[in-house]
Amino acid sequence: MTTHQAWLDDVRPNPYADQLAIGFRRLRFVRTLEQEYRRYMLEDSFDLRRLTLCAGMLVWLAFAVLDFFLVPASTERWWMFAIRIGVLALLLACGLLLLIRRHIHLLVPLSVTCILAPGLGAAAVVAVAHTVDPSYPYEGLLLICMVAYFLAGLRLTEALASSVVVLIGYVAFELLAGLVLPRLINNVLFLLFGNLMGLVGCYLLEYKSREHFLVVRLMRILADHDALTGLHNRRSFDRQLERLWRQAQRESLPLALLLCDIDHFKAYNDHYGHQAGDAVLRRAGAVVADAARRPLDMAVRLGGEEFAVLLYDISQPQALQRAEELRAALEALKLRHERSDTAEMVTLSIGVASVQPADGGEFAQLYAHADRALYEAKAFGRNQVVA
Ligand SMILES: Nc1nc2c(ncn2[C@@H]2O[C@H](COP(=O)(O)OP(=O)(O)OP(=O)(O)O)[C@@H](O)[C@H]2O)c(=O)[nH]1
Repeated sequence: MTTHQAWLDDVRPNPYADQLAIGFRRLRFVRTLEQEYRRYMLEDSFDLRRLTLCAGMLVWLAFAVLDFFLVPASTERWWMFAIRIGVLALLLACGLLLLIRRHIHLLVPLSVTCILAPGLGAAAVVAVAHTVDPSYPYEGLLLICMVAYFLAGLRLTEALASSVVVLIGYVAFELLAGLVLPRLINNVLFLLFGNLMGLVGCYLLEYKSREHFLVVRLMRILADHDALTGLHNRRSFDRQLERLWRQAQRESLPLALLLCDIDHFKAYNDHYGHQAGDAVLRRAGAVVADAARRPLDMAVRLGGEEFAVLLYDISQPQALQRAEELRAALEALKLRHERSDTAEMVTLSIGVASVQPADGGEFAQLYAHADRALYEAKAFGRNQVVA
C-alpha cells in the first residue's frame, strides 16, 4: 500500500523507515514504535475527544426532550427519561475527568465509557420505547457507533469492540422487551451494514494516521541530520545551542563547544579522490559522535570537513580533556594522508570555548570564541587543541 519503497532504502536503517518498508496492514507497529504512536495519539486526539463529548451531551439532551413528543405519556416514557438522565450523569462525570488534562492516562477507558454508556443507554431506551411504539427510531444507535469509529479518537480495535458491545446490548434489550423477530432482524441488519461502513472508514483513517506519524517523524530526522555521517546538522545544532543556552542559564551550569576541522582536507580530496574523502568524513564523524556521550551532548557536522561537539554541564578542564581525547582518537585511526604538511595521517584541529551562560552574554559568543580558538589551532600548526 505504501509508495515510499523507492527512497526508503536510502535512509535505512531507521526505525520509521524500517516500519514503512515492512508495512503495517494489521494496524500495528513494532513494540517501541507502537507505544510511541499511542502516546502521540492520546495527545493528538485530546481536544477532539473533549469536543465530541460536549457535542454528544447536547445531542443526547436534545433526544431526551424529543422523547416527550415521540412517546405518549406513560410509565415507559418515564423509564426512558430516567435512563437518559443516568447516562447524562455518567457522561458529565467522564467529562469532568476529561477536562482535567492530567487524567490523560485514563483517556482510553474514559472514551470507551463515553461510547458504551450512551450506546447501551440508547439500546435500552429504544427497547423500552418499542414496547409502546414499535416504530420508535432506533437508527440513533448507528450514530453512536459512528462517533466511536470517527470522532472519539479511538483505534479501530477499541471502536469495533465498543460498537459490538452496543449491538449485542441492543439485541439483548429488544429480546427482553419482546420486539417481533422480523423487525429485530431488519434493525440488526441495518446496524450491521452501517457498522461495516464505519469499520472500513476507520481502518483507512487509522492506516493514514499511522503512515502520517511515521513519515512526519522520518522527515524530522532527515531534516535534522547529515546524510553522510548521520550526525546532527547545522539547523539542529542552532536550535539545540539556543535551547541548551537557556537551560544552562536557568540551572547555572557551564556549557562547552568544541569546533573541529580536519587538516588539509582539500589536499586529501585532491590526492585520494572525493569518494575516499567521504569515507574519511564518515570515520571522523563516528569519532566525533563518541565524544558526545551524555543525553544533552550533541555531535554535529557543521558542513564540509567541519564538526562540532556541544557539551552540557562540563568544566573547562574537562572540555579540554574531551577535545584532546577526540583529537588523539582520530590520529589513532592512522588514516594515511600523504599530502598533509602536518602528519602522515588525517588529523584534527580543535578550538574549545567554555562559558557560564548565567553570567550573561549571548550564545553567539560561545561560537565566536570557539571559532577564534580553532583559527589559532590552525595557525599554530594544526593537529592540536586550543582554548
Ligand atoms: N569528499 C568530500 N569533500 C568535501 C565535502 N564537503 C566539503 N569537502 C571538501 O573539503 C575541502 C575543504 O577544504 P578547505 O576549506 O580548503 O580546508 P583544508 O584543505 O582542510 O585546509 P585547512 O582546514 O586549513 O587545514 C574542500 O576541498 C571541499 O571540496 C564532502 O561532503 N565530501
